[in-house]
Order: sequence, then structure tokens, then C-alpha cells
Amino acid sequence: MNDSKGVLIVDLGTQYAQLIARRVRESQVWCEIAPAKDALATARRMDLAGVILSGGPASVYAEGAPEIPTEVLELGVPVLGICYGMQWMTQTLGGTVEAAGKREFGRTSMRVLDPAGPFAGISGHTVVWMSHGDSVTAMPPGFSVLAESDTCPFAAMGDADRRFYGIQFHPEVSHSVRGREVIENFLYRVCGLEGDWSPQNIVEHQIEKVRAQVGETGEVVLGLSGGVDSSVAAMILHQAIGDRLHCIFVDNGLLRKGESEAVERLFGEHLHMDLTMVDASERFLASLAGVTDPETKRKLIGRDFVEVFREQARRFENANFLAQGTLYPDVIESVAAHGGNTAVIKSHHNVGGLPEDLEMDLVEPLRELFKDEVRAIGRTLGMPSSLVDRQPFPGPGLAVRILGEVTPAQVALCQEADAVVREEIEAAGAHHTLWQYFAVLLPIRSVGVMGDARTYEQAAAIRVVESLDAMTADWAHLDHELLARISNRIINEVRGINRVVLDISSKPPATIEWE
Ligand SMILES: Nc1ncnc2c1ncn2[C@@H]1O[C@H](COP(=O)(O)OP(=O)(O)OP(=O)(O)O)[C@@H](O)[C@H]1O
Ligand SMILES: O=c1[nH]c(=O)c2[nH+]cn([C@@H]3O[C@H](COP(=O)(O)O)[C@@H](O)[C@H]3O)c2[nH]1
Ligand SMILES: NC(=O)CC[C@H](N)C(=O)O
Ligand SMILES: [Mg+2]
Repeated sequence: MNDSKGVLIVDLGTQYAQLIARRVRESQVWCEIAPAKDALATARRMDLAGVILSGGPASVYAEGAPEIPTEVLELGVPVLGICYGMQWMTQTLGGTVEAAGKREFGRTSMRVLDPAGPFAGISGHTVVWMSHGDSVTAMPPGFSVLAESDTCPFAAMGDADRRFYGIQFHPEVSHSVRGREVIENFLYRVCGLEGDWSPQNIVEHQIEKVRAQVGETGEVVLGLSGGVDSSVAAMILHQAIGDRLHCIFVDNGLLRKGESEAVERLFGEHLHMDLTMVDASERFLASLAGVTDPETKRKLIGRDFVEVFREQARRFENANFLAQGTLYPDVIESVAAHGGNTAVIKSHHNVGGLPEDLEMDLVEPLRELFKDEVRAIGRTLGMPSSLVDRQPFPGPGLAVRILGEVTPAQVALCQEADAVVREEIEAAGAHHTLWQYFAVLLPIRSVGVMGDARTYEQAAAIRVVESLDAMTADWAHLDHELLARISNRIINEVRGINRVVLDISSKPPATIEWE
């Protein structure tokens, strides 16, 4: 088990549990997340230095509101309650919580009255982000007020003796200007943590977890795409179980131009482990014949991937495990497909697209992490920039960038247009600040004139975005000369496309991929 001191985050149904965890990790402190029912067991297993109670959609006084075992207040460690967490502490310790006359959502100016505990070094007015309809109307005995806002007399409160703190705002969102300091103060000053947790620790912790899950003799089949996530996952697994790891690269016929060769080369140079290249392009393209609905495409691709992995697993005696480079954002967007409460945006092939009867246990060492954290781990493991800084490429590949039916001819068109986008952007050195840059093939045709002859061909869209973690994204304002070169080259070189358009939509409300 992990022997680092850390904090427990109790998830009370918030959208932000992972964001809180991420802020804690950014402060170089180890943490685990548990739902209320598992909070005590997790706390007792950890070398616990503090507890953070998250926000949540329920009202503490309503029937069926999440109940936290009151023992978490008797563990002898500091407790920070955020929003619902604060309200629960208030009610449990003898204060009162009521539906407020005025609800508060979004930016709020808060006044720090007492720069104690989590507010050390913060005074006067500061902008915080609020999202609540209930408020504390009387603090429990022993607490004093630390901050107030116009509509919220107890925006923050604390009991320094017991080291209990409650805050009504959300320090984890970036709109809370000094939120990071509030979290760091809690971790460093109140809990007395050092901030010595690092990507190297994450690797060590995951290696132990993999060993515990897979056992002494289990073998693992890992889907390796050549992307950052699966490559980092492969390195962690290889360190954990050595040659009981079998990497499988699937050519699903939906890859970018030259991708198979590039992956084989990269792999040979940098990752020295067992790799099998499987050409399954006919199977995937046959499944997709006649299919135009985006979610159906994704589900078929998820199923075909798993069939290939299962077939490959049969080559080994003990391969009951399937490893993938799944990240936290993949999970959030597909989660309702797995019974969560949030909406399904799209079924990522590796999460929502998995068949129900998987017949293998999943090994996903990066499932709680965001991309930039995975990149940091990759660097720590000595991966070259050519691998770590690659733009993400989705497993369903060009199938979600070819609107309408996916045929070999459409794949070829999309590949050619995409290759031009990549070449020109990389030649201009513009890719360093971009999250993704690619071409989308549209199913519409329009009229053009080429060499005095009429053309009636398809259109391609250029999609170029900036993002930190793919949860939100802005379209990139590329240099017009660069755009002109891309457009000219696609129209001149790719026969079948006579028009190029630029996608100027942000996420939300659009998504990065078109399907
Ligand atoms: N062509 C493929 N062959 C085998 N496994 C794949 C393939 N494409 C995707 N996968 C599996 O699906 C997972 C999710 O794909 P995803 O594209 O999110 O990650 P990645 O390819 O590893 O990294 P990146 O985001 O940089 O592209 C991968 O980590 C990998 O396990
Ligand atoms: O491995 C993956 N399997 C998928 O099914 C999938 N769908 C989208 N993506 C990638 O996820 C990020 C967010 O994409 P969207 O804004 O289109 O939802 C972007 O980086 C997308 O490229 C996927 N990756
Ligand atoms: N974001 C929250 O934790 C909200 C808590 C509670 N439901 C309220 O509206 O006050
Ligand atoms: Mg990928």
C-alpha cells in the first residue's frame, strides 16, 4: 500500500470531486476519493492527514441527503467542508442550515474577516465562485466566522481548536481567484503536510496497485495506440509485471496517413516490450458499412476493439486482464452509459463503448488523471517529446471525423486532407500551442470550377483547437497565410474535395470531434 501521508476527499455527489483531487495533487499532496459509504474504511486504510468534504446537489435537511458517518469528525485530523460539506458539518455539529432567501451562483465578492487557517495571508475582498441555494444561518458552537459576502453572512467559518473549517464557495474552480491558496493553506498549514508527492510517486503507487490486481501469474493484454496515454500506461505496466505484459496495436483502418509505420518505429526506438501489430481494418470497415449514426459507430468500434483484444488474449495462458490508457475525461463524457448521473455526451470507445460482457478485468492506471498530469508522468519516465507532446488522436479515429458513412474511399480522402493540415501546421511550428489540429470530411457536395470545368465534390472542415484538458476548448486563431496554404493544398492535391471551411466553434457548446 501507499505509505504517503494524504487527504481523503469524500465525494457527496459533486461534479468537482476530480477537480478537487487535481488541485490537491497540484499541491503535491497525495489524496484518495471515496463516496460517503466508503469514507471510513478508506480513511482507516490511509495514512490520513486530513479530510475534505465535497459539495453536492442535495440539501442537508432533505430526506435522502447523503449521510456521512459522523466518525469522520472523530479521526483527530482536520476537516474542510466545501458547500454541502460545510452545511453537513454545521447541521451535524449543532448549527442550522436553511434554504437561503437569495440563491448565489457564479462570481461573488467575499470579504475575509479573519485571515486564519485556510485564509492565512488573504485579507479584504476576493472573488470567489459560489453555487448554492442553502446557507448556514447559525454556526455550531466553537466556530467563528472567517469570511462573509453580501448574501452569505457565513461564507467561511472555522474552529481552530478542532481544526474544522467550512467554506461556502468552491476553491477548486479556477474562477475562485485565491482558491489555490485556500487549498494549499489547508493542506500545508492546517494539516501540516509537506507537499512532497510527485509524478514519480504516482508511478510507484500505480505499480503497486497493478501488481496487487494482476497477482503473481496474471498476464495483461494492453491496447497500445502509440498515443500518450497508452504509452505511459504501457511503461507503468511493464515496470510492474515485466514480460507478462503484451501490447496490441490495432490497425482499425481508421488511422491517419502513415500512422502504423510511425507507431512501429516510435515503439522500436523508445519502448522495448512485447508488441503485436494486428491488421483488423477489414473487420472494422465491414462493421461500419451503411452506418451513419455517431453513437452507433462508436459502439460498433468499441465492440470490435474488444473482440480483437479477446482474440489476442487467447494466445496467452493467463491473460484475463485488459489494460487501456483511459483518462478521467474519457470517463466523464461516457459515464451515464455506465449508470452515472451526468449526461452522455459521447461514448468513448474505451469506456461507454465497451460491451457489457467484457469477460476481462480492466487495468487502467490513468483513469483518475488529466492529460497534462499524464504528460508530466511521461516526462518523468524519460519519454521523448515526440511521444509525450503528440496531439491526441481518438481511438475511433477517422470514423468520427468522416460524417456519414465510412467507406475505404472516404477514409482515403480524409487521410489526405488531414495529412495536409498536419504538415502545414507543423512546418509553421504552430503546433506547440495547439491541443489538436485535423481535418473533418463533410458528407455534402458543392459546385466548383477547376480548369474551366465544373466540379461537384465534397467539403472538408479544418478543426484546430487550444485546450488544457479537453473538457473545454477554444478554436485557434491561426495565421491567415497558414490557413490559405492549407486550403490551397487540400483543394489542389486532394481529388474529391473542392471546398475547405474553417470550424470556429468552441467547446462547449460544440465538442472537439464532430461526432
Ligand atoms: N489503434 C489502437 N490500438 C490499440 N489500442 C487502442 C487503439 N486506439 C486506442 N486504443 C486504446 O484506447 C485507449 C484510449 O484512446 P486514447 O486515444 O484516449 O488514448 P491514447 O491513444 O493512448 O492517447 P492519445 O490521447 O494521445 O491519443 C488507448 O489508451 C488505448 O488503450
Ligand atoms: O480515445 C478516445 N476515444 C474516443 O472515443 C474519443 N472521443 C473523443 N476523444 C478525444 O477526447 C477529447 C474530447 O473530445 P470531444 O470534445 O470531441 O468530446 C478530444 O481530444 C478527442 O479527440 C476520444 N478519445
Ligand atoms: N454546491 C453545493 O454543494 C450545493 C449544496 C446545496 N445543495 C445548496 O444548494 O446549498
Ligand atoms: Mg489515441
